[in-house]
Amino acid sequence: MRQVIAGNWKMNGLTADAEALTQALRDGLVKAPTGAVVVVFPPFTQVATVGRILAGSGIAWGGQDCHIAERGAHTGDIAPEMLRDLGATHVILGHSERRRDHGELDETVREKTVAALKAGLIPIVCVGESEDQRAGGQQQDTVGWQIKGSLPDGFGGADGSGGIVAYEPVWAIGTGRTATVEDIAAMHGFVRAELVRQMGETAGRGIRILYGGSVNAGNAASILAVPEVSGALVGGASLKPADFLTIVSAATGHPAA
Ligand SMILES: O=C(CO)COP(=O)(O)O
Repeated sequence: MRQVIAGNWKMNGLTADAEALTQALRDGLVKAPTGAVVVVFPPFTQVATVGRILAGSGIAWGGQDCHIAERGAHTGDIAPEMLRDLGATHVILGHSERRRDHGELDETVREKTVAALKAGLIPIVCVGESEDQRAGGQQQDTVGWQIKGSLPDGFGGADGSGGIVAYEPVWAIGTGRTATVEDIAAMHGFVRAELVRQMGETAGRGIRILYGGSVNAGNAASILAVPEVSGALVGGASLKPADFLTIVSAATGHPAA
């Protein structure tokens, strides 16, 4: 299974920034082709621009969220079909920043996931415990409930390739405090077991599990080598082309377990 390296730009990037970053990624991957699947997630305002630059490059793009409905009276929201219309193939759902800033609950995330799948997008559904939950030893319970609540039946399709889960411990996001490889191995093993339990053997084993939380050019190789890590969801470092390309190159030739 090819690892997925996903760049979540979050709320960053005016047109000139997005163009420069995208062009640098495109040029970089022409010079150093990768075996990994590379996907970038610009803010909505830049999806069309990024898509135009990346068309035909082999690099995919997506949105950072979508609405449950296909269209209608939902001021300020974006339908999954609108992302598809711009050539997007993926969408991030249930990121902890959306759970925090917009009060998104597991049930909402599940409904969004259903809508994204219906529109033909591959959802990357984010789960992860807070600092307090980890301090209380609640990381597995928390993530287990999030998986149960956020993933619809049939998530991933028959072979699991249609859906992705990202394990992002909240305390590791944007803090520079990466989880240890032991913690990552334990949590990814737990997520894998939960996916197999819920989705069955074939789909449960085929669903990719990305790690996210302060992944950078220096730690990517050791994180991507952890069993059951099928790629990375990268925030801050995805805004720096050289760093992101280094992370992509760390995934090359390392088929996930
Ligand atoms: O939230 C993240 C990706 O979705 C991770 O962000 P950082 O890589 O900036 O910690």
